[in-house]
Amino acid sequence: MRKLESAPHGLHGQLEVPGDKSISHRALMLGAVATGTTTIEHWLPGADCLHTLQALRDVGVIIERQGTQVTVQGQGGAQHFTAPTAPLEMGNSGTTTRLLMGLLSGAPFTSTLVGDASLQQRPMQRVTTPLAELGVTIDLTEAGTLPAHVHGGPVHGGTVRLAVASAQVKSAVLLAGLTAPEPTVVVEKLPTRDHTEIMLRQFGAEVTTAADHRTITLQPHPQLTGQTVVVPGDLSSAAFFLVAATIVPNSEIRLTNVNLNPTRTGILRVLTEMGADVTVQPMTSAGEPRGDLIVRSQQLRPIHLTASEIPAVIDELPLVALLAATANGTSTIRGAAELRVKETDRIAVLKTELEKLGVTVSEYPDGLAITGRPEWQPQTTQLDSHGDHRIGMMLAIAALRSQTPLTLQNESAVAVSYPQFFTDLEHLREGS
Ligand SMILES: O=C(O)C1=C[C@@H](OP(=O)(O)O)[C@@H](O)[C@H](O)C1
Ligand SMILES: C=C(OP(=O)(O)O)C(=O)O
Repeated sequence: MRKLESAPHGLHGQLEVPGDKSISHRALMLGAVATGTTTIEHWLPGADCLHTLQALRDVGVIIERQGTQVTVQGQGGAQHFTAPTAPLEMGNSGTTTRLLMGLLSGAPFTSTLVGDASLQQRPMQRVTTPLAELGVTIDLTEAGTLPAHVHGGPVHGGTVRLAVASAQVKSAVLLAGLTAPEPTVVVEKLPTRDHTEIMLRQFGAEVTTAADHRTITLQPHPQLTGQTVVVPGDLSSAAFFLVAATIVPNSEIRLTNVNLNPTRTGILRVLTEMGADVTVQPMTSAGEPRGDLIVRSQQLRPIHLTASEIPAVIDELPLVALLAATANGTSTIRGAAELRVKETDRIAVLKTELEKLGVTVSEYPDGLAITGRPEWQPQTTQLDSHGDHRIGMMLAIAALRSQTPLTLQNESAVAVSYPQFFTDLEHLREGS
């Protein structure tokens, strides 16, 4: 259990957040199937990415890591991976699991994927159904969950229409398509984060995205060549401090070198629409856009989010709920049923934890309505991450403006995506 700090003098100073989680996973995977060496800088050493790293080592990929610098010796394709001697451990990571199902489709052996109690509850048919359309067989439990047995072998191309808006599923299909002799076409329901497409292009693949942003085509037999990947800061991690500096009075902070890929910047649009004071200073860079963010505290107005806006802010919805809890009036988040199948049922958990703070919350099957108030009246002092990293960090940010001392149970979950979160938060708290 951790005692949470308040920030009566606000947050101040400058910070570079750790590398982007989505990009860190992908750099390892593309490095593993490319020809030659890939060097990754500012890689995220979070538990999820460490599971990707270990799983790739377990199929014979040589990877060296010193802190945030990683070197991957490419195998020249999943066909050259070697069979693991034990089940591959996915830990808590949905991205590791779903992307590896795609990558391992082209390997010449069967691999078994296992995960922790949370991951074992999460739906996997969303990946196995589209991969089956490319000729891949993956066995799951009757409930459609882990453990998964991925029967690697020949993969064929084709056009796959996805039933859920998920970058993980899109990426799994594209990674499977790397060994197909025909083009692979993915049609998404809504545009989702496009880090896989950007990085495939960087490694030498021919990937085109149609004007609708939903139809992606991978040409067969790409010659992937090892690259240097400089991972930008994770906007999903920066978002905790963007929100903190907005809702804690007398704050002003600068976050440097943050990823500003437009498929991820929903939280910036939400903040702007709610009346926050955020300045974006873009940098010129090839590939993934990046820049600095400056934010000062501000009183907010409510917001109403609907389905088409959800993918670009999916992992920040716990923070949107917190912003709403401070705004003047009732906000709604709808079309976000995906929240129910993340590390926890984030809709149910947000209601439980925000109600503990004295905030009025109602639940929909696909979202929440939250009525903000300038001062909360906590009903208890004990908050709980429920083992979900993003819930734990959001609650630590909420505590910054609490008048009542609060504690957090299951705080170690933050290591999944942001091991140094509490140190970085302290840096900004002491910056005043
Ligand atoms: O592709 C990725 O790296 C991710 C995609 C998102 O999941 P879905 O694509 O399943 O929504 C997101 O929630 C997750 O944290 C990372
Ligand atoms: C949903 C998340 O990750 P994953 O699906 O990789 O477990 C997340 O980081 O919020």
